[in-house]
Amino acid sequence: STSTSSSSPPQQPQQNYTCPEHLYNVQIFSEDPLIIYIPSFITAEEAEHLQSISDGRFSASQVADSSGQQQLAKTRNSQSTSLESDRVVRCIEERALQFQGYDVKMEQLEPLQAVSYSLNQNYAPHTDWFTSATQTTAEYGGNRATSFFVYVATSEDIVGGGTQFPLLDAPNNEKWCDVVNCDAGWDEGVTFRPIARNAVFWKNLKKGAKGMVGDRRTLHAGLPVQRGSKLGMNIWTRERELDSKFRAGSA
Ligand SMILES: O=C(O)CCC(=O)C(=O)O
Ligand SMILES: [Fe+2]
Repeated sequence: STSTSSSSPPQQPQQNYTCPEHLYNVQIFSEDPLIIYIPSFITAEEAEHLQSISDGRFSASQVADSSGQQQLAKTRNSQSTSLESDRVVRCIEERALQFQGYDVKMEQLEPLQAVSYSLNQNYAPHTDWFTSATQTTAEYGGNRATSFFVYVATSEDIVGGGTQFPLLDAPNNEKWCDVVNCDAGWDEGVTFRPIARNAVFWKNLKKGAKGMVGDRRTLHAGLPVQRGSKLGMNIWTRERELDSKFRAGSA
């Protein structure tokens, strides 16, 4: 601003990287389970940065089996890599925490995970919360409480590659059709379109008789990329603090 008011704070010279100002324009997609749609969750510069730091670092994604062992699985043939918390990534991490209020701590955040899909790659229906106790121990901070899936970048020609929640009800209002594929049948649930820089946030857990339990309705899939390519990113927070070797900043 050009205000000359004497009450405005003196401008500090910029010594370190400053997180870009971020203005949200978010919408609740579903109240129960809680799902929030976030346009422009990351900036164009952040998207480029994520592309460059993940480039060449991908390996075949693994999936935890019922015993909690990480395995290569037929259900997923995308590529993934966890990201170091450099100053740009830190801004995204801080934004993801701030979004959730003031009670979620940096210590609850997993290293951000970039996921890359090329032609015919997909991730079959799964939940981000775990069913095996070995993946939800105290060192892991319990289960995954929340997820953001961020569409970092997509090729211009992309076909497919949406994120499908088969157990959710399709939205009533046609205004959602910009970001949700409304051509899908009613029995196919909800498919979010892969729109670069936008994100979908949801809560994985719900109240059970004995504390928080996984919410089946958060089942989702990364649909096959039928043309072009897609780079996405997972941001996951645990119920409690992760051991320092498993949390963000430790990648
Ligand atoms: O690619 C997508 O649309 C979803 C990916 C996903 O659910 C995951 O990596 O856990
Ligand atoms: Fe997922």
